[in-house]
Amino acid sequence: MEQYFLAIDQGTTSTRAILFTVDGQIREVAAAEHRQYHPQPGWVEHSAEEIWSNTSQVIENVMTAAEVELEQLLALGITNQRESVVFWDRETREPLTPVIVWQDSRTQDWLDEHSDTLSAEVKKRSGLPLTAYFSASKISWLLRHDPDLADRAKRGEVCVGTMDTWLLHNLTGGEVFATDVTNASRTMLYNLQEDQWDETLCQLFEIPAEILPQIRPSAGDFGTVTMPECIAGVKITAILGDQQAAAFGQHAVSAGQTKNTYGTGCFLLQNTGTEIPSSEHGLIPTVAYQIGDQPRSFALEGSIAVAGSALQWLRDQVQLVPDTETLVEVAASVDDTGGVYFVPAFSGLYAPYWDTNARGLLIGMTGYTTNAHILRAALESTAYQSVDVLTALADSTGQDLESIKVDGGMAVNDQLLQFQADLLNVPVQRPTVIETTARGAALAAGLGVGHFTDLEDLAELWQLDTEFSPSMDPEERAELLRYWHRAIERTRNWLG
Ligand SMILES: Nc1ncnc2c1ncn2[C@@H]1O[C@H](COP(=O)(O)OP(=O)(O)O)[C@@H](O)[C@H]1O
Ligand SMILES: O=P(O)(O)OC[C@H](O)CO
Repeated sequence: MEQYFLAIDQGTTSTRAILFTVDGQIREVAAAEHRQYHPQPGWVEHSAEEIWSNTSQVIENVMTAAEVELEQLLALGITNQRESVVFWDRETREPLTPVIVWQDSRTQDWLDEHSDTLSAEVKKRSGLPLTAYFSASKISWLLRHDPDLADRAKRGEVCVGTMDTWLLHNLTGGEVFATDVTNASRTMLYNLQEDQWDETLCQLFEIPAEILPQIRPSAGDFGTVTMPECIAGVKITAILGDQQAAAFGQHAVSAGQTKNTYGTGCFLLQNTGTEIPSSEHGLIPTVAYQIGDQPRSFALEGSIAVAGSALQWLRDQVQLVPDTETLVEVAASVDDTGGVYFVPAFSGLYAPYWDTNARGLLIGMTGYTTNAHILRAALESTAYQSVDVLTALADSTGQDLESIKVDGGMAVNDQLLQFQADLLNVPVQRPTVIETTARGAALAAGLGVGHFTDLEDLAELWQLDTEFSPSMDPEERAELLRYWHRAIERTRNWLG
């Protein structure tokens, strides 16, 4: 009887349930997209109800399609878009607010006004720069804008959490209200040294600590599923934020190993071992994973807000092309961008610039420019942004990279990965399974349930699909990057 792990990957645009064989190969996938709400400029919301109902649905769909019996399922792992938060009723589990999504920048002005009191404390305690990206100011905003919610929060009648916690509480029928260390480390309320919610930060953001979930290791006991019924009784044995899960799925689990995930945004993580890292170059210290009661493993992260979403924007809002397939074809029809640069600073610039006042820019057009040049520039912008993050990484660690493992929805694009290798002058390795986020959650669940004994068991499961070797002339590389940085400079502090 074949055995499986089930992973739920609750992402920014969709929710997937993926059934993995115990050697980390995909057996069956079911996915459902959820709506993106933009009620005001800079605001991004999801419906928690829709996310939970999609989650139940994709679980049912994957189980039906695979014709797998319940006893074949060894464990369930959850991975999720990080930082996005929602409030719900502790008893009924009815959502009380929309999900405020990580990309939402509505709280930036408030943070800027309070930066004198907040900035140093936040950096010292959570390791994070003061930006609207992380959860704390979003939770605080929801409480400040709803007095009834704030009163109920003081009485401990409500719960707040990231998507892992929302799903876990529902999957366990209200039994388990918990998150894991990786998700906690993205809230800006977690003390990185002390490995617990930070009282001072909770006070500064006026968030009662009682409404926050319990923090647990990433692989371990998260209770048992009660619904959906088709998987009732299955143990939940892993939770990881999606970028940490991708690093785990890429087996980037010991110091120096690095992955870059190209999805809606783009997120580079380098494992730094069991010491808390720091960066003077705009990268974020974050928890990479924790297996049971073993010491936590850390990473430096370079977060890029807009990657694949720039392509979606050109497709859906600018309507340059009808679908992604055409977009990829048209972008590949030209050999270069004809001097066009596209900086998709739609939510400001994240790492390594952390400039909330930057805005998007398209520059270098002439009468020769076609839609193909613009599409190609949008595709290449992800590679340029990744170079900036990797430069910051090398500056932070004093070490050059030998190679980088890549994954995510955009990593199917050979043109992008070749350009990335050329710009970085480092080999880019794509594994056979690029759904590494879900894979990481599945394999961590395998550790949590005791199917694997340690990380060594997982090393041999990673398989190379294609290695892209750098082949660009150094002078050409330098010239391309020089113009990219001139474009970046022109976006900086646009609103300031
Ligand atoms: N062939 C392709 N080339 C480049 N980008 C692509 C391609 N196919 C999909 N994408 C981009 O990949 C992104 C989706 O990646 P995915 O990892 O599924 O996203 P997420 O998990 O962040 O929701 C979309 O933004 C889409 O524009
Ligand atoms: O859902 P993704 O893949 O876009 O990832 C979102 C990140 O977790 C945000 O920090």
